[in-house]
Amino acid sequence: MAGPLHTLRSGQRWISDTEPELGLGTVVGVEHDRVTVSFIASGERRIYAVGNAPLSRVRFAAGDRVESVDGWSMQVEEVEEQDGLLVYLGKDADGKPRTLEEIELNPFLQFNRPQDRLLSGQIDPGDVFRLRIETGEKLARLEQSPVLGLVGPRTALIPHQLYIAHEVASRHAPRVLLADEVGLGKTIEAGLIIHHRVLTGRTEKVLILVPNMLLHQWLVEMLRRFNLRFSLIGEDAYEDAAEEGSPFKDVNLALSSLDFILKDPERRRYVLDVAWDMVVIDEAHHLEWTPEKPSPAYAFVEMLARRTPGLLLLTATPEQLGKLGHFARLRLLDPDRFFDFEQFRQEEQEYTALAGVIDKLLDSPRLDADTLGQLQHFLRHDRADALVGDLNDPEHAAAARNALIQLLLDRHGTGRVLFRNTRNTVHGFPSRLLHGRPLPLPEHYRTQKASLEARLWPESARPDPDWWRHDPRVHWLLDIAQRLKPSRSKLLVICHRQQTAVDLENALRTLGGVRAAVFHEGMSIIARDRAAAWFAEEEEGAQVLVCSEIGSEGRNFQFAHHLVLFDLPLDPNLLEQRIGRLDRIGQHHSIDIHVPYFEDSAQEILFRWYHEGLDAFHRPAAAGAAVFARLGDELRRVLLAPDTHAGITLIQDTRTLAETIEAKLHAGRDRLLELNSCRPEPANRLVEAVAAWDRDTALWPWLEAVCDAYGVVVEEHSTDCYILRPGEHLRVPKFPELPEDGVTVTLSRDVALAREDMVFLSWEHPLVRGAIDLVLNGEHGNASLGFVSHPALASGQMLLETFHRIECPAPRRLQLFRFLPTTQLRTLLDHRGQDLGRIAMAEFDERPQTFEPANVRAFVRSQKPNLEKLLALAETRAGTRLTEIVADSSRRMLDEMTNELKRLAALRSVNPSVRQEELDRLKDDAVEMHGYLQAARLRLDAVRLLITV
Ligand SMILES: Nc1ncnc2c1ncn2[C@@H]1O[C@H](COP(=O)(O)OP(=O)(O)OP(=O)(O)O)[C@@H](O)[C@H]1O
Repeated sequence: MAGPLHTLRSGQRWISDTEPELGLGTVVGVEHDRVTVSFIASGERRIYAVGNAPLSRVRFAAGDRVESVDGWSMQVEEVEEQDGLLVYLGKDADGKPRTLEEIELNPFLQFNRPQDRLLSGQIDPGDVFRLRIETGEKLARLEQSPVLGLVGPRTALIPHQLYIAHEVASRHAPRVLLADEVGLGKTIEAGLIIHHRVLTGRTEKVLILVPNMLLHQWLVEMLRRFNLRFSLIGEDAYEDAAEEGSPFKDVNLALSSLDFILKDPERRRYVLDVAWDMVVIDEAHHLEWTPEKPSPAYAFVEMLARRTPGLLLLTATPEQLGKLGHFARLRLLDPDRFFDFEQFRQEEQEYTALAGVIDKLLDSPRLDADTLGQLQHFLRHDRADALVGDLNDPEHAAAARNALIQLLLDRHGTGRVLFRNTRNTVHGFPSRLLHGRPLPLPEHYRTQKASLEARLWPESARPDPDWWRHDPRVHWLLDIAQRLKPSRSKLLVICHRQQTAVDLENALRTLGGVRAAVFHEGMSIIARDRAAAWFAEEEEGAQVLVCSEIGSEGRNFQFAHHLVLFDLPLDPNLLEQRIGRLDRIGQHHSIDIHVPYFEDSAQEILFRWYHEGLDAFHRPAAAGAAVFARLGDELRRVLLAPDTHAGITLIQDTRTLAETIEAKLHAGRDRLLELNSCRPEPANRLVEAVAAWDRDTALWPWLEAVCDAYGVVVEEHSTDCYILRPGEHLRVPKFPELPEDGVTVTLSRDVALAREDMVFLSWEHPLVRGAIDLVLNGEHGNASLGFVSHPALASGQMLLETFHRIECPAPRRLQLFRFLPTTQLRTLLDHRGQDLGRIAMAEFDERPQTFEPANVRAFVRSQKPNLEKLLALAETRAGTRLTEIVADSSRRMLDEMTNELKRLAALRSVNPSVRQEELDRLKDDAVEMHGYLQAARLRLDAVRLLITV
């Protein structure tokens, strides 16, 4: 590009070697050995002495693409010179011949390509160059990791969660019911899945719908654990955006509540108008359905489910509204597979036999005749004879066994769509200690004709607003609170009614000066979150939080381990929901459950029914919902007319029924769920793979080097913890995700879990990802000069080292990087063009030397023709490798897609739940990916001139 300064003319285009960021300059005057250059892009003007102006002439060559000031571009074919000014001849994008005078070149052209920078002598330090290369290598490694998307979240590595996240997130369209028992981490699983999908570009627009009182908890959980910034769309956001139309349309990650949306037909329409990639519905057991009369909430979710590829439904108590309710949710997920309730019930009858066959397939190398008969019976409509035949073929038996298990689970169980882990399979939960406290029934609560409500929640039936002054349970509660005060133990109190909660808080304060907060569905979201936060505060916080029944659903209170059930709910699912507030992952103590009840009353019977009949205080009662469905009416009858004998009989019947149902569930449904919901070996492999990334010590030195190169100041904080701050000489206007006043980070997962005020840095954190982009996409470090020695090379030689990157732009949803990851192609040539690629970068002994920029420029100019030849040769060499790599990527892509297609086609022939659309989509994806791969191109990413010493 450089040219002789004595031919300077107005209208010529030059760039400044010392200030290339000024852009393309235009000579606007040459007078008295002075040249004036105007840089239109930056609005600057410079006057130089002609003799030593640090300028390089911009001269494009055949093959270059140039852009006109009017925005059209052309490929140069010829360059002519007229009166000292260049004229480019070539063709535009439509193949039309064009002529462009250099004065018409776009002034905003950037000269940041490595070859331009090298040839104009813009040299970066060697360490910045090496950082760039290392960053490319790191990115390539990350992109190929099987746990990509699961490394960054601030979560403990819990096998069943990683298993589910990995299994679900890698599906084409994840549609599942996450139904782990209360507190086992469904929110975390949903977060992991969303994080994985968003990071890998497979999902962009996500809508989470949760009950009002969980909005804030979800918002915070998504941000602090997953760095996912959801927009809360409630009344406020709605009012702000209402004037401009839908508040949902411009946000990618939206969090709202179903109640809020259902209130207004316009809101429903706004939500349905958006093409969400994934919808998540928490506490999905509230969606009521019967074939004749779906609830408005169900009907709305059904419409949403039909038009959205991804759907996650979360509930800890899938059968809370009975079997029909459970079926209704499966039907939302996969209406083709679950279309007939009666058929579903019949299938359930066969779960025990099904689980037996699967266990045999898992355990024994050969099936006995009986089992084989049962297997064939199950598969009678499934056209799976070939697979069954393969069981006798040693070479194919293992694969056939796996395929058959998958088929049985999917086709005859709820395999593909339902995940449920229980405390039986996920170990390590603390024990629960029950402290039942019988109290004499006060006279004023004693009535013959009381309703069920009045018997279970007697304060509700009395007009006395000061009932708490005369209720022995309140004095007992005060006593517990006083006893726990010295040990600073927190106490969560749950009662059935909102008004009871309000009155209890008042009573605790008035009668005992206890620092208590209240939390119920009638409070605003802000007031509720404030109450929960005050309760969570360690030093100055409330000692007691009083919650109403549904006020506490889904909340995290595991920092407390004393629970008072001031009364009992009339549904085992609700009881489990209550205990689940404390019995959650993260609970480190055994849980003390305190239950007061009035002697010889309905309360005592209910207490004993739960305790002796279902054993529901000590562990989640697996059969609770089913027993309640069968004996609920009888229970109500006995409670209405409390009688010890009838009570004892009911409790015995309950125990017998619960034991029978549990044994059956254990052998049938639960076994199937267990088989499907977490396979220990792959789950442990995932844990190990993420742990290996955690142990990878390369992140910090790399990030420190980036900080150093870009002017971010680093201070040590403590082991594995640092403070990062924008320095005074920050090289970029804003370093990604780095706040003005800095941030404290940790590289340790354990520290991050304990210290939420610190950012957990991993290769997947937005700050690190932003830093990777910064290094790879900016020009910094893309041209360098180094002095090196190597035993095989004589001194005084010039070598050229190039790194080409393969560019293959394609829609992110295709995840093309699975087959063509970020790839750097290194070429090392000596000055005659001999290939020295066998010498690795690390083999050079680097000899840092300082040099004068002017000397470097002069040297590069003198070598320009040879360097251009070497650059062209390097590109040809890299091009040969590109052809091989693309062919290999295409082959791998086609192999994988064909296998997946075959698997789905085989499944579809026996399983209507696999939709044709899913197969068609796969085929289209394969064709599309092939097209993109064929269009892959090389781009020179970095170049280094080496001088041997
Ligand atoms: N992997 C994990 N690392 C750290 N904390 C976790 C992890 N999994 C779960 N937790 C914590 O355990 C608690 C329960 O998890 P979560 O809220 O996801 O459970 P859930 O199954 O959705 O509960 P519920 O049934 O009450 O809705 C939460 O406080 C959550 O932050």
